[in-house]
Amino acid sequence: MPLRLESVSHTFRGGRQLFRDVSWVFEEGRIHGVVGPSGCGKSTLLAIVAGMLAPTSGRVVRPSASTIAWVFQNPIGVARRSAIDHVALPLLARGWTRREAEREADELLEAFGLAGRRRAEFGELSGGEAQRLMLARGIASHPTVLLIDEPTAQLDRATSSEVNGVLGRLAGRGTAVIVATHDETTRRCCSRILDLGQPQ
Ligand SMILES: Nc1ncnc2c1ncn2[C@@H]1O[C@H](COP(=O)(O)OP(=O)(O)OP(=O)(O)O)[C@@H](O)[C@H]1O
Repeated sequence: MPLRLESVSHTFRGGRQLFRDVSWVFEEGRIHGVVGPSGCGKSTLLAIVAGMLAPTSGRVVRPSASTIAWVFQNPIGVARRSAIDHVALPLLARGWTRREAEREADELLEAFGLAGRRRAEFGELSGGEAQRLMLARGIASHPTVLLIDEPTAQLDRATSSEVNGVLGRLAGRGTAVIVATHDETTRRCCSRILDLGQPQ
């Protein structure tokens, strides 16, 4: 059973209503774009999906034992650890052996165009490489839901297109991927669009 929103509305204390009666099923294996003008509540909706914020009304129905991973606007890693370590670590934490974790991590590095950067330290990666590494790491632990907040917001056009070029590789892996974005190219990578700027 996928995670779903039932008539979710949110208003911060003293603020205007951000969105009203949003109902949505985040099917697994698909990429869901959350779009709308700046300030419409995209990041707020991600926080509600993650369970970090309770909506003012409505409810979030989560599959039992669901796990959530989050990729932030700014890639965050350990400067002196290698790219492969960043992807293998969530798998080691789940009890995989190093050999299994590195095999899976190598496949993901390949899928995200980073095979040649396997041994590079995080601090040596370009902005686009670092963000692609975050996507590979986000999906590595096979979360129920992967939240991605504005993955290209901090990147220039060329680097954004590197990231947009691999976003589609997150689909079909059994995870519901949810991307908040105002980047038109990112939007086109999504299979379903939840537009918070439109009445629900
Ligand atoms: N914790 C909070 N308390 C009060 N107001 C908040 C809080 N978090 C966000 N807001 C306000 O809610 C509105 C929506 O913020 P949010 O970051 O969800 O929008 P967004 O659509 O993601 O914006 P952007 O596209 O610019 O990132 C903004 O006006 C913001 O200032």
